[in-house]
Amino acid sequence: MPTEGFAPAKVNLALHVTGQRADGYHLLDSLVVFADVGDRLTAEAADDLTLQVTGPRAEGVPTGPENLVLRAARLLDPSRGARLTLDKHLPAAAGIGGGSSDAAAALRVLARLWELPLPAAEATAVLGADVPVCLDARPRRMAGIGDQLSDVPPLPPAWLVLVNPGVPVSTPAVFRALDRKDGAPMPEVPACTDAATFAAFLLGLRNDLEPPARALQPQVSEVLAALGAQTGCLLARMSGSGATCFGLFAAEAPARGAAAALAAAAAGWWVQAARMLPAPDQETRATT
Ligand SMILES: C[C@](O)(CO)[C@H](O)COP(=O)(O)OP(=O)(O)OC[C@H]1O[C@@H](n2ccc(N)nc2=O)[C@H](O)[C@@H]1O
Ligand SMILES: Nc1ncnc2c1ncn2[C@@H]1O[C@H](COP(=O)(O)OP(=O)(O)OP(=O)(O)O)[C@@H](O)[C@H]1O
Repeated sequence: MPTEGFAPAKVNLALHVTGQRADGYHLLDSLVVFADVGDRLTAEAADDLTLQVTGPRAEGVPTGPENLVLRAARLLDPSRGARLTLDKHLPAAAGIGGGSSDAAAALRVLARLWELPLPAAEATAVLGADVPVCLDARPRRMAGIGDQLSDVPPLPPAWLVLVNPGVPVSTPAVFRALDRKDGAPMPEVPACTDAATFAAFLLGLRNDLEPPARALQPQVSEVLAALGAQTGCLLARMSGSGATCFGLFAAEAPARGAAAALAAAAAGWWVQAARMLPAPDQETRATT
């Protein structure tokens, strides 16, 4: 019986860069949520550890030991085998944590298959700064280099339209191009019951990686302008180090309308309307 897991897209609704460590890694303060679009991972019992990558976004994803799914498996247990299939739907190097979310899904799925405990979130940061937050995919405030996680008050129901212009953006290059690394942290996240109030709060925050990403990859600006022009878009911002941007919408119908309009206007863009996932205690759902 194969074990299956979902690797949802991670979205940084805001990302403030607040400092830099001696080893070069940046200190962040970020509000992270997840969307109900993502990759799927299947694991079956086997003697050797193998990985097959399938699906619409498989091209260019490494299949060797550098794939984060295999690195996660080796972190969990360096000696066990499994036959893994990664069905790739998220664009890679896109700021929505594709590889990190896959690694977290691999840890969840293989911990079940091999009947092992999940590692502590902080211990998974060796796989990537976004892996700890992806391990338990719920809205979180993320600080440190990505390893300090705290819960946020319940967020209102909302929809996201994710748009990637089809150009990869290198995370280290974006961090290197940052002018200032001493931004103020985010204010406390308030409890909001409706998307418009939540968007008004988010408008006072920022993604500090957006200006350097726009300079490196001007298509980010085109995507932001196109998203911001859609009816019902409450906020348009870049996620992570880009190039994927999101629009925040109060409901499914305007989000789907915007996604259809954007997909028709720009043939090479990856466009997805997705529900923002609530915390599991707000609504029963399966993340594994
Ligand atoms: C920008 C974010 O997506 C925000 O969620 C993440 O911080 C990046 O997470 P990630 O892709 O898992 O990052 P990693 O693979 O650990 O790091 C890629 C590179 O980004 C830079 N990096 C990453 C995280 C961080 N807090 N400071 C950094 O300076 C480093 O140059 C690092 O070599
Ligand atoms: N399972 C995987 N899926 C996608 N990319 C992977 C995977 N494993 C390793 N990689 C490598 O990791 C690099 C970064 O891809 P990823 O999708 O994690 O993007 P990212 O934009 O850095 O994510 P983040 O939002 O965490 O910054 C890719 O260029 C790819 O070579």
